[in-house]
Amino acid sequence: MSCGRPPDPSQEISLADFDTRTDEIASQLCAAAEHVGFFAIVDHGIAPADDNDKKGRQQVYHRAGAHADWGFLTLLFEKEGQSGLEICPGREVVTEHALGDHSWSKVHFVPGGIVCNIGDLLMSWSDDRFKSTFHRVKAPCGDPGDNYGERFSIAFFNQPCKDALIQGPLKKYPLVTGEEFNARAMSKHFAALQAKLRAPEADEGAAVVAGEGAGSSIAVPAQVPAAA
Ligand SMILES: O=C(O)CCC(=O)C(=O)O
Ligand SMILES: [Fe+2]
Repeated sequence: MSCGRPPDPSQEISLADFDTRTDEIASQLCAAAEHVGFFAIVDHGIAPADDNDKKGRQQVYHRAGAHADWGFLTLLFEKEGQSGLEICPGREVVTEHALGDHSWSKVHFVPGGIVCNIGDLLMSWSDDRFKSTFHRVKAPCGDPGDNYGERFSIAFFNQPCKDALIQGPLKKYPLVTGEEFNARAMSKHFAALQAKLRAPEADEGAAVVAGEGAGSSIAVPAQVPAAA
């Protein structure tokens, strides 16, 4: 996944005065994203308190709906005391994961630790050997240990260069360029988001959400397996 000019590891982008140097900092972020990957600072506002839907079922709101990131690897930096991240282990394939058993495990803060989420790209590039991490950020709803305060996180999304050639050793999926992979992922998630917006009351179990950056869309295969 060579990106031409390597990033300068000594360069730091200070966000401290983002309010006053917005354009300058935005262009620095843009340049860094082109050479290193995409990252986001997420401020998860608190979703409405728990209540019941029209059928009387208790609603559980999420600061970020359940999804898998579509890049190679996501590095997530959290702050102590700002819990909420959960993962759903046991994923078999992108399409079937979590459609049945919704058992979510809390990801506990580890001082100095970086949460590494496998994305759909690594999953397909490894011929599904490494499963992308299905995750969500839960809003408080009265469960023990719920965080009712802020949650800030920094997510670094490692995505392929346009000219990267992507195919696993077993050739389970057709060869694609990074550009094709990114374009497909974006249109897949955009289409799924539109579908979700058209059916807002869909049960999350039936319409599993996916997407980069607190996204919400239906989980579909990152790539169609190659014909046998
Ligand atoms: O803020 C978090 O902990 C997770 C955010 C996330 O999953 C994402 O931005 O893709
Ligand atoms: Fe994510």
